Amino acid sequence: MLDEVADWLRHRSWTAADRSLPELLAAKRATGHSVSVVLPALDEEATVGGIVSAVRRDLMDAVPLVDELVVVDSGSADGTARVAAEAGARVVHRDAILPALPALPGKGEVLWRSLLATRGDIVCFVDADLREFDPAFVSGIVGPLLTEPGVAFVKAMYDRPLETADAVIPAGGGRVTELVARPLLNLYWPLLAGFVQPLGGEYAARRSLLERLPFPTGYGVELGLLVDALELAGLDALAQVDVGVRHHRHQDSQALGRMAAAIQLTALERLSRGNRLKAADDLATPQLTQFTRTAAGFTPSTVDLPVSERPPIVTLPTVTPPPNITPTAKDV
Ligand SMILES: O=c1ccn([C@@H]2O[C@H](COP(=O)(O)OP(=O)(O)O)[C@@H](O)[C@H]2O)c(=O)[nH]1
Ligand SMILES: O=C(O)[C@@H](COP(=O)(O)O)O[C@H]1O[C@H](CO)[C@@H](O)[C@H](O)[C@H]1O
Repeated sequence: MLDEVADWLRHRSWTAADRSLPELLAAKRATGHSVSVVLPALDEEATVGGIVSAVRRDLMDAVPLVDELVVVDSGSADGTARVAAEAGARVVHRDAILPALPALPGKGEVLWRSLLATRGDIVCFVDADLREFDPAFVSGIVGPLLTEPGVAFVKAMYDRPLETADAVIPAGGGRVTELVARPLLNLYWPLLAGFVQPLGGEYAARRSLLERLPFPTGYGVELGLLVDALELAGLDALAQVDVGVRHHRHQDSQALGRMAAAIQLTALERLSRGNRLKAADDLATPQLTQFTRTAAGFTPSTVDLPVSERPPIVTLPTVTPPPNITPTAKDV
């Protein structure tokens, strides 16, 4: 792990409990910042209402932390829009935002358009497929943007159990994160190796930054925004907050394969731009930093990656075969 990342983990990695709600409300009054929460939603009628109700109840009606709660309907065929509206969200259909520009399918398209349908100085994205949603997901990641003027982009970090009808595998979730995104970031953007959940769908940022970033229209949006935020704002403007455990719907392997391909395309596009940020020159020893939850929080462990390769045998200089050893009398 780079020294810069180890230092970053010490001063830009928090827990939601580090900032109390009264402290956040005082900071919001002092800064005058407004806060928008955006849920991108495609066929999420089963879960969107619970998330909207919890944000409205705890962060709008009980205290004025959130000023605007918007569900952007990504073209749902179910009752997502009705359920979200009944729960208290303002619902905007993707096609009603910038109608002169025909919408493309994908999550990133919806997040990009949401900037044109909201007004908050701080924009907080929350997936609409979360279960057992805790409003601390929102207050936790919005917190640093209210109290740390130097921070512009905050990712949630959390445990991600893989929960299917048949079993629950602790820490089994985030499959594309662990198998695709984390290795990519460690190899090509090692300054981002400290992010526990680089693909997590819950993150908050200053509008002034988001409006200067390109949005990959599909599932590459999280990786693209993180890499480009690093490029534009620098590592010290990025942060992460531990908000506990994330329970969400899990897609099948075929769907995650398509997601992984989109994410790799997003990375390759940035690598081709020469956007390979490394704190030092090319790493002498490429490494991979992974995280496990311990009593102390998310604990990193770093391994060196094998880079050696042996040449084709045919390229070896002629090797004199070992002399046939004739067994002597004593050997038999
Ligand atoms: O074309 C899309 C794909 C996804 N989503 C939403 O983006 C969030 C994350 O998508 P998904 O749950 O499919 O990703 P996963 O969490 O499985 O990686 C969810 O609220 C989806 O409803 C969307 O609005 N439009
Ligand atoms: O992190 C991941 O590996 C994927 C898949 O998670 P699971 O293996 O289904 O828990 O989920 C995330 O990735 C998407 C692409 O960035 C985000 O849009 C989702 O919000 C996030 O859940």
